[in-house]
Amino acid sequence: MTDLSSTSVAVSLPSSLHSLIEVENAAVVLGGRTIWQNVQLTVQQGEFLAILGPNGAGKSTLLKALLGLLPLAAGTITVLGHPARRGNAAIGYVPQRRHFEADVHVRGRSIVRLGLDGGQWGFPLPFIQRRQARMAAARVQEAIDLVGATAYADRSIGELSGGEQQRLLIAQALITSPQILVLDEPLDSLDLRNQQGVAGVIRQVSRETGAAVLIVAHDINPLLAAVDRVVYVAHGQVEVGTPQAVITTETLSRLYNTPIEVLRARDGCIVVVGQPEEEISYHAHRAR
Ligand SMILES: Nc1ncnc2c1ncn2[C@@H]1O[C@H](COP(=O)(O)OP(=O)(O)OP(=O)(O)O)[C@@H](O)[C@H]1O
Repeated sequence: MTDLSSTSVAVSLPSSLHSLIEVENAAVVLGGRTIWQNVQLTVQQGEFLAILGPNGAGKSTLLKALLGLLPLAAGTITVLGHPARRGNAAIGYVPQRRHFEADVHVRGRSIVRLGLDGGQWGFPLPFIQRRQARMAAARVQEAIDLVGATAYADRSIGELSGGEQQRLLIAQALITSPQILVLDEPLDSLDLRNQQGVAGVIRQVSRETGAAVLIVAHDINPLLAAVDRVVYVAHGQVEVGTPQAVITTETLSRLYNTPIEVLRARDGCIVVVGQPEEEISYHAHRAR
């Protein structure tokens, strides 16, 4: 059951940063195939990490391993000092490709509230139920405020735009005050303005709550203003570092095992040429 003793969604920041996630020499094998191996990754409080790479490289697999949904073939993953485990309330998760059709007539606010153990909270005594309900409502409102969704939270989720739905799903993931926020392609199918808007909301939430963010994306473009490090997954290898260190001709050519050229424009934009998946992709890079 969710602890509602505090109505605050925010996570207090300690005086010094500490590791929330430690991945040591991890490997995952699915269907007899090694998806990735030798993964080393440490995630600090408040960090914003983008997980990049071509289709099928193993980005979602990495998130699932962090969530304890997949066994490791080798190595360890430690989350907040304990082995990664299923159902960890310290992790808020926005899964891939969740979209509500127009005929879904559930208020946005109700969708957010489902984050409180799927609405399973409550006690048998009426006066405690009322108190719990008030606290839950306050928690829901705080999460809605955090993502800037107050104006449309009482409308049917099915009639909201993709960006509005995405903000409410992020609010749902924030409801348990997670110390880690994990999002699988939350910018997928949004237009550029909404991609930047949702990315900005996630960055803002991370700053306000101290939550670490791991976000899977195909396009680094709308994220580079916010991102601290990238986790690049390709051909069974995982490279971790700042965008300036990882999105380079040398590193991407090595990861893809084919010549890749990374060009940097005077305005800070990065252009990547020659990725097998797509011939040219643009990575806008803004100095941070
Ligand atoms: N249960 C499974 N059994 C066998 N192979 C699997 C299983 N689940 C996933 N895979 C394979 O593992 C690989 C990595 O999948 P994953 O979903 O992590 O890729 P991804 O990088 O997130 O891709 P995308 O960008 O297309 O979402 C894919 O080749 C996929 O087919």
